Amino acid sequence: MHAFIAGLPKAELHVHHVGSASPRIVAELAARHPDSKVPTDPEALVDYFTFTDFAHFIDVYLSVVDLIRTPEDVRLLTYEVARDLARQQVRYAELTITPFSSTRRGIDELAFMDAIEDARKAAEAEFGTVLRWCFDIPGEAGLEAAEETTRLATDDRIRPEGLVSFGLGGPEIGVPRPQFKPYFDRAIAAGLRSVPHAGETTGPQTVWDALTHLRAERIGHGTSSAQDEKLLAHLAEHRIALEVCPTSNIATRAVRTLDEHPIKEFVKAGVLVTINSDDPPMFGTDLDNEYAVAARLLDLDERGLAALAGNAVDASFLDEAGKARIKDEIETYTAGWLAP
Ligand SMILES: O=C(O)c1cccc(C(=O)CC[C@H]2O[C@@H](n3cnc4c(=O)[nH]cnc43)[C@H](O)[C@@H]2O)c1
Ligand SMILES: [Zn+2]
Repeated sequence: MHAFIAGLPKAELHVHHVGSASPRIVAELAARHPDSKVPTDPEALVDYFTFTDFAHFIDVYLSVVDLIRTPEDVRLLTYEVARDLARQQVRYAELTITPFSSTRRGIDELAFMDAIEDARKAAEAEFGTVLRWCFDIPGEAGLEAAEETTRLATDDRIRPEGLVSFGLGGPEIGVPRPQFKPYFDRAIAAGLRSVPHAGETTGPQTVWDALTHLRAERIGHGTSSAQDEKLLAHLAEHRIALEVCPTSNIATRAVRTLDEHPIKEFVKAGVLVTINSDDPPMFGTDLDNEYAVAARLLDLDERGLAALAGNAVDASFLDEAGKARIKDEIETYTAGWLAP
């Protein structure tokens, strides 16, 4: 099954830019910026990336954000993330980027956009992996962060060509979703799709809030949706996909064990489930491993895995021709694999 997954063409819809920095890149950036508390030794990073809870995870995450100080750091990170995705046969990825965290740390906004766009174009030309951006508001940083993120995402002189969606990340406790409605309204009016995190560390009401107030088209995590049958039925009826990230939920202690993960309930309720890696090196995983985890939890064979890969393509913001191309590739690969 591992060999099948390794060659399966895939789409990744929920993966964070800084959270995708490989141990090698984190160590390289830490060595460039020796005043940081982040270890320069990739092996010491395994301990550093062991989290006591979600708040601890965000603290560590922000210490890695602090390593990204120049447009060249941004370009290097983005290009290397694309290389890791391409290695896993990811044909298309929507990468969540938090531009506020970089601009408030002094990176010039236009230089930041140039760096990600330059890496995006190089990745497509060299690896064949198509990257698109989701700009997310770090909710805990408040309405100032919401305003700045919305400005960067909607000003035609600044917003990058690859931007397709608008998100909301960070802690949920004490950060009610409805306050972000005006910002999501502006982003949606500017043509962006709504993909907030919700129900990762709080209950199903946060998912309802994301649907009602932020007009979410997909939900980041949505784990606690399993506690509300009506919500599951609503997600299924309206084809609102969940971006499920099983290993992340264990690493941040949002869910106790993989066997207690509600992914099975989602599938049983007819919800469109997509499999994603969130912050792969920080959680000691990658997208291939998340598919292997899903295969075990859902008892899937090759056809089941191919269907799961197809869900991510269906739920993506690719155009119809792009979707058809990757779905054909998935079908051809699977048929070839299963042929006697
Ligand atoms: O950058 C700042 O100065 C800042 C100030 C206050 C709060 C924040 C944040 O909360 C940043 C959170 C950061 O975390 C990213 N992220 C990565 N993985 C996840 C996840 O599984 N769930 C929620 N957020 C996640 C998110 O994209 C934000 O960039 C920052
Ligand atoms: Zn996330």
